[in-house]
Amino acid sequence: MHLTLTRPDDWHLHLRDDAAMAAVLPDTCRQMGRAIVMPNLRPPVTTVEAAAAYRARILAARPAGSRFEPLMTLYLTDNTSAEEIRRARASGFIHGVKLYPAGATTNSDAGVTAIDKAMPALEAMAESGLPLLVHGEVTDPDVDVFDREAVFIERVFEPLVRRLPQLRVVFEHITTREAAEYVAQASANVAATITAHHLLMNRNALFTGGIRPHHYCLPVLKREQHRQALLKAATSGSPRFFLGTDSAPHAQGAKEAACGCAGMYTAHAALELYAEAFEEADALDRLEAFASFHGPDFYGLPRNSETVTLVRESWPVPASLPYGDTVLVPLRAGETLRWKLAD
Ligand SMILES: NC(=O)N[C@@H](CC(=O)O)C(=O)O
Ligand SMILES: [Zn+2]
Ligand SMILES: [Zn+2]
Repeated sequence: MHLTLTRPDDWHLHLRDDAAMAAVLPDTCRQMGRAIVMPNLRPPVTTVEAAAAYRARILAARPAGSRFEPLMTLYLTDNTSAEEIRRARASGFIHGVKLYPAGATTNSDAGVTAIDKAMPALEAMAESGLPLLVHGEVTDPDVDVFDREAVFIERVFEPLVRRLPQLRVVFEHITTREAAEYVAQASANVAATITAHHLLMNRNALFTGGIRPHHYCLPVLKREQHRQALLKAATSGSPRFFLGTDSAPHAQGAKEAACGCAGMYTAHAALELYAEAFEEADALDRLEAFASFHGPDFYGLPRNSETVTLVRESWPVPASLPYGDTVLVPLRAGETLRWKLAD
């Protein structure tokens, strides 16, 4: 049994930099035509100039013969100017601007402290059509960690969309029924990415037989009812939902620690993991639109013309993968996957 589909793109990806990037980039190049590359480096990618340099490093690190295209993003800060946004739009290689509420996730310290401070940039984005990509969690420590996404919708997302209705917004890596339902009924300027891991796991996976640091990411895994709502959204056929792995590599030691980093590595088997989720929902026929059509349509880019083929063939995921001068532990390490991308 096999499944051929238009080559997908990854609309939310962390590639890191230098040797770490060189280690993980081939996994994405094998699967994806393009990827929206997250700007949360140290220091963050806050200018068109820095994004151009980062893009050049990615292009130089591609395996020989790869035509993978990185779609760059800017990291929004309290000080991002309207002028920088206009330069980004004119660059042709920057496709979005990322809003990290300050302190919400990995390398978000330079993020936005109050939406009002980012208004000049946001207004310029609404005018120019450059999408805003949102890590949608409040950082208020009084809000329960499992509620931070749902509260973000009320406190930040809805007010922003009401204030700037022309702004194109992607609610990244949604994890709750509230977010799925909100996006499904929102205006056509609003879309969402959904990761494979949030389609495959609920929060029990954080504690199976002991604490599982490799299942910790942000937004954190939620209850089963939320996973079911995400599966429903992803397989609904709605153009508002598309593939974004949020593959977020961290060294093994940084995750297996007293204070472990947030992020799961899924780029080694991205499409295989999504296929598993869509198969569970008996919706393999909906995978192509989610993985390969809705993203480029929202971003105003052409769909890919090549195809890829998935075969129903088991293969073992290595216990670890090289990561610069260290290793990382990929999702499903040491286990068997039932779908395999054909070479
Ligand atoms: N998803 C994560 O848990 N981590 C991401 C940051 C992010 O996307 O929030 C990372 O950069 O490691
Ligand atoms: Zn995030
Ligand atoms: Zn991310």
